[in-house]
Amino acid sequence: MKTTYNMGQVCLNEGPCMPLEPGYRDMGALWRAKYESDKLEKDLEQLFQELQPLYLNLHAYVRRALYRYYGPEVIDVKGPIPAHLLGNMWAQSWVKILDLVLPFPKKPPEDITKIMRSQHWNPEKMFVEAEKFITSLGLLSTPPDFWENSMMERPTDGREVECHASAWDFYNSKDFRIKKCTEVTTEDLLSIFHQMGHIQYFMQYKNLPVIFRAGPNPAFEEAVGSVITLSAFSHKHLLNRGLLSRQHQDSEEEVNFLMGIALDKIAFIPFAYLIDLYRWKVFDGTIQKDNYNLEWWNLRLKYQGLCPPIPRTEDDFDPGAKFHISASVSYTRYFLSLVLQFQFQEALCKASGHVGPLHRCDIYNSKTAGKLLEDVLKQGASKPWPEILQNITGKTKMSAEALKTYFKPLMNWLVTENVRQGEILGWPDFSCSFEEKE
Ligand SMILES: O=C(CCC(O)(O)[C@H](Cc1ccccc1)NC(=O)c1ccccc1)N[C@@H](Cc1ccccc1)C(=O)O
Ligand SMILES: [Zn+2]
Repeated sequence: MKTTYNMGQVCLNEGPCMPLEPGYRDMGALWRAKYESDKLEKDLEQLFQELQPLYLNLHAYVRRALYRYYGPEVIDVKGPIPAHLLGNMWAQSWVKILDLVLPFPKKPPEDITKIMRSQHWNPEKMFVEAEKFITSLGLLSTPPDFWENSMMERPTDGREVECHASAWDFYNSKDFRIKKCTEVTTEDLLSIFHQMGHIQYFMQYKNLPVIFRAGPNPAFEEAVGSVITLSAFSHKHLLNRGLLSRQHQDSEEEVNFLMGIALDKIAFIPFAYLIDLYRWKVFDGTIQKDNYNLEWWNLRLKYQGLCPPIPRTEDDFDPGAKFHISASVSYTRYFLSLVLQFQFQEALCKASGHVGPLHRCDIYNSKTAGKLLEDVLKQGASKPWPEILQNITGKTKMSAEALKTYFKPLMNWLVTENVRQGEILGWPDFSCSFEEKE
């Protein structure tokens, strides 16, 4: 009966027969449909190719630094990097090894986590700080219920909770919540800004028909909080908020600063790209069950230039160790958010009257920038995303130009440094053979 139901079709005198339930070919097709583009995969590939030079130069530079620290028996300067040396469970952000790869080690950046702790910050203060930034733009503040109903710390009553941070809209135009097991760290302050971006979107579109209470595509939802962190973590803003004490940055300190941001944002590019490349192939059957783990590490090698820490077999299922894969949350949204957040930042900085390098921009207190952002958020999913993108940036196309502009000073330094070291970009020694290195 189910098969009969699922295969049911209506055939008229002309035109193709129509299925009763206009089913998508597979889950990948359903996920991609949210971007309303018949050339999404081509556009993603093109953006990835455009960003490759940034990643390859960062990868080569970090590999050299790890070689200096761990030696030739661990690191092959023409090969992939062992994933467990990059300071993150998924090697998706390398910011934890900034001290190891700092371009100018004599000018280490101040440790914001240490400063937060010395100033006795607690999770609530971190949420208040994010709220202050957002309301300084003339955007909405959260209702009392938000502070009542959110879970801002891991419960101490023994309840086992899902600690991966998330923001929730209860679609009653007044109940909005964040669930996060907050620790007093820089990483968690960044994450709180990201979550508060989701909450601001919920509040801005709360009077729209429910069907429109979303971003025009999932990447817009992810970009809002992230664009705010670009200003909130600028040297200018951290100084203004008393989280840094050194007045200015000389050009070497500026390269160190940009390296810190690059270890988060540029390292993330191939990771964010490959997650759904992998899953689309699983959904459409290109990747079969008995190769799930092998194909995962093939993509991790091909796109991120990483090796697993130890040999892997099909008894392991490493993709499942990433929240979004076990929770079936699509990931293309984060790859596109990476491009969008810099396009948004460029537009908001221009609106705020910022002059000078993009990485020095802080839109804090700019009501003009806030208005530009508000006009986007208020529209929710009520218009096709190219139209909404045009409202804020003047263009209807996603472009990696703004991201490249932001990192230009670092790229100049990296290319010079890699040429000086005679680095090979990429990993022509592509084997992850473990015996050789022992
Ligand atoms: O997963 C997140 C943050 C969580 C979230 O805010 O994106 C969350 C993910 C989630 C959790 C449970 C169910 C569905 C999605 N998304 C939201 O809370 C959310 C999503 C859509 C609308 C409103 C809120 N970030 C990604 C990527 C990322 C983003 C930013 C910085 C670093 C890394 C990661 O950690 O790998
Ligand atoms: Zn998010």
